[in-house]
Parts: sequence; C-alpha cells; structure tokens
Amino acid sequence: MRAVIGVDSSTQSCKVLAVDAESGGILSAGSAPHPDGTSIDPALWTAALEKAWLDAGIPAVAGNDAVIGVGVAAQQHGMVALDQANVPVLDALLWNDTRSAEAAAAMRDELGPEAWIEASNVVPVASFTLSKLAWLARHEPAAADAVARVVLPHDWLNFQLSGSFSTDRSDASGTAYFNAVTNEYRTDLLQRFFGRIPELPPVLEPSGRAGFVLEKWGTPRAVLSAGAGDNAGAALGLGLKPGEIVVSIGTSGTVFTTSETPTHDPSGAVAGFADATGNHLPLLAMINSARVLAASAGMLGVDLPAFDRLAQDAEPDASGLTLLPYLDGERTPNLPGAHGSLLGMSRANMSAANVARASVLGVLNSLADALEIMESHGVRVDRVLLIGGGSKSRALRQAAASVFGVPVDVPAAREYVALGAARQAAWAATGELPEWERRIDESFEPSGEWGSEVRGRYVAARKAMYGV
Ligand SMILES: Nc1ncnc2c1ncn2[C@@H]1O[C@H](COP(=O)(O)OP(=O)(O)O)[C@@H](O)[C@H]1O
Ligand SMILES: O=C(CO)[C@@H](O)[C@H](O)COP(=O)(O)O
Repeated sequence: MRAVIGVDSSTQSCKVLAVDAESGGILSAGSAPHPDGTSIDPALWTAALEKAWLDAGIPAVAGNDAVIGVGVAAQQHGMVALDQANVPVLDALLWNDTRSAEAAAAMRDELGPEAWIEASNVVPVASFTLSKLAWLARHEPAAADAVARVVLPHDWLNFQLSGSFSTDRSDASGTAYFNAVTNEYRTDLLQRFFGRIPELPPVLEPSGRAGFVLEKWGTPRAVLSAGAGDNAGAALGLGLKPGEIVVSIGTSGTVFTTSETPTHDPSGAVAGFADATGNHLPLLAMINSARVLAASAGMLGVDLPAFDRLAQDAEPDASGLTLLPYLDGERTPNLPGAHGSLLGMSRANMSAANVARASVLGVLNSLADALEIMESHGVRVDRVLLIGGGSKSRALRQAAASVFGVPVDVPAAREYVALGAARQAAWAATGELPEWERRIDESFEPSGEWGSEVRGRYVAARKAMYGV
C-alpha cells in the first residue's frame, strides 16, 4: 500500500490527512488550531503543521517509506513578506484583514476595473496580496524596504517541508500580480504599487514537484507537490467537473466552479482565479460564514449542537427576523467597514430559536447572493455541492436548498481541501491523477414558498442598509 499526505492550513486550523494513494481512503487524520486574528507569525503555521502531523500519527503511517507524496493547500492571499534571511519582516496579513481596503480602492481607481481584468483578471480588494503590499509600502516603509521575497501561506509551508520556495497557478492567481490566462507574473504592478519587485516563488505545473520532503518530517521517499490555494484544493478533493457549483461554509464562505474558460468581471465580485488542474476557478468569497453561527451560539450561551436544535425548532423564516451577517466587514458585497444587523424584531419574534434561525438564514442568504452573481455571469446553477464545517449544521443543510432555490447535495463530511492536496501529491509522485470516489451523504430539494420570502426580506434589508 502506498500513502500520500494532504495538508489544509486554513484560517482557523491546520488539518493533515494520510490517504491511501490508490483508493483515496483516509488512513489517519490530525489537526491543530491556529490563533484567532487577521494576522499571524508564519512560524505558528509551521508549529501547527508539526502538531497536526504528529496528531495524524504520520511517522507511523504504514511505515515511513509508504508515503510517496505530500501536498499542501492553504488559505489564499496571505502576505508573507520575508527579509534576505527568509525571516518575516512582520506578521503575515491574512485574506480577512481589511486594513488594506483603502489601498485596494486607490489601486482600483488608479488603473480602472477593465485594466485590472486585463492585467490579472481580478479587481483589487483588501484580501489580495498586492493590496497588502501597497498598504505596507505606504504605512510601514522601513519594513517594506527590508522585504526581499514575498510568498503565500502554502508557499511558506512548502519551504518548511522541502527547503525551497515554490507556488502554483491557483494560489498565484489570488495575488493580483499574476495573470492566470498568460500564466505570467505582472511584476510591473509590484513596481507600481509596492515600489519594488521582490523575489517571487516559481509557479509550478499542476502535477509539478516542489522538491523532496526533508528528512526531519519522517517520510524519506516523499516528493512534495506544487500545492494550491484552499478552494482549488477543495475542487481537486471533490473531483469537481465543469458545470458543478460548490458552496463552502468554512471560516470564509465561498461559491466557485471550475471552467476551461476564464470569467471576466470588472465589478470585481467574481474573482478570475485559476484551479489546480490547469483550468479556471471563478470564485466569490465572503469574510463571514461559519463563524457567524459560532458567534451567535456564543451570544445565546449555547454550544453548536444546542444552537442547531434551536435553529431547527424555530419557524422556517425565523418569524421575520433577518440578520445581515457582516460581522467582520464584508468582501461580497465589498463593504470592508460593514457590521452585522438584526432587523424585523418584534416582541413576538424575539426568541433564542429565532435568533439562531436568523443566523443560519443570514449565512445562507449571503451565499445565495453570491450564487445569483455567479449565475449573472452565465454560469449555470442547477445543483449545489455543500461543503465546509458549517455544512455540518443540520438546520443549515435542511434550509439551504429552499434559500438557494436549487437542489443541494452534501458530500460525505471530509476535509476536501486536505484531500485535494493529497490527490495532487499522488499526481506529482506517480504522474497520474487518481480517480477517487465522491460519496453524496444527503440531498435536499427546495420546499415551500418560505425560501423566496426570506430571500426577498434579506435583499430588501441589504439594500436599505447598504444600498447594494
Ligand atoms: N456542527 C456545526 N455547526 C455549525 N458550525 C460548525 C459545525 N462544525 C463546525 N462548524 C464550524 O465550521 C468552521 C470550521 O470549518 P472549516 O471548513 O474547517 O473552516 P476552514 O475554513 O478554517 O477550513 C468553524 O467556524 C466551526 O465553528
Ligand atoms: O479569501 C479566500 C478566497 O479568495 C478564502 O477562501 C481564504 O482562502 C480562506 O479560506 P478558509 O480559511 O476559509 O478555508
């Protein structure tokens, strides 16, 4: 038996899977938390990987030399700015850090949306790496002067695992200085908005090798694959086909599909990212998703299982209570300074159950907004694949189809980002991309009229509060 290892270094935690390279069966799993916040010392990602690696019992997985490959997928966009000695010059700013919102707006105004689409097929928002570099140059010039190299979270872990830096198309496409159509860096944009051109990691082919895994990790035969951004990793883990739509409810909420042709959206709502197979991954992302449920549960003083029961006990439409879930600012719509709002309150509907239900509906409505934008760009939305930690909520699973207005399939609960990284590792090690079975756990159909009433109420509230 040959094994591969997949890593998902996401916002809140690092997850490691050991997987049978032929069948895709899970051999073992481990995880370790990351600290909360929108910036982090990259050394803490390394520490969490080491803990999750041991938690998965990797050194003992079927004997050290059974592991033929390792792959890393990670949260996108994080700015890992390193000096000549590859030491971070400051904590990495993450995708959900909004301090670079002003810098992003200035870049949008300076070039104009159409020019950004031509240059890198994305329109800058605070999340993107180039926006963070522009912020750094303006607000921390001494730190900016010390920057010798800029990499992404998964590239940093590639370096820890192999001793060299490399990246892939999918993650590079989230920087705003890489063009996933020409597959070239746009270093002119770095010169213009960061004031210098730092060393950038080479962009490997989808089945490329980043090197061999260093001996300290205990897998002497393992090659390291190119890695990927986390959403491209999830697409690989699902074996996503063109025309299939994913709704992922994790720390971020994302709606994405894979396509042989790129989308072009000058509004910036649909990011023209690359996937991890050589195609494209049009994607919309929300800052607020699963953590809205956790925050609401905390406010109600209950754990997630109790929160879920409350949300299932309420009326389907939360008796008119409507939550705009923009608790940490928001990216889709691009409202970095927004806050959450609970609307439609009355003495009759103010109950813990309705607040829990309104939180579930708020998360689903923000994703339904993204699905509608994706559809407006000609992407057919016939069915949805629902993944991510938030999809474990039964209240959310049962309501999703009615709020989205389309059938929802829930694949077996797996860490699809880490699974995709493992599948890529098998591809790099053997030269073949293995076909692993996708199992659907449950499917749901839209039911009743309440879903469209809830959508109407939410859209009216969003427009009244933010004019979008
Ligand atoms: N049963 C559940 N109900 C609601 N939320 C859940 C449940 N299980 C996990 N979550 C939430 O899912 C999130 C983690 O999902 P995950 O997809 O692993 O996130 P990440 O984007 O960091 O990979 C956490 O915010 C957690 O609170
Ligand atoms: O910004 C995006 C995609 O553009 C997010 O999807 C991040 O990649 C964070 O991922 P998770 O921590 O939620 O997995």
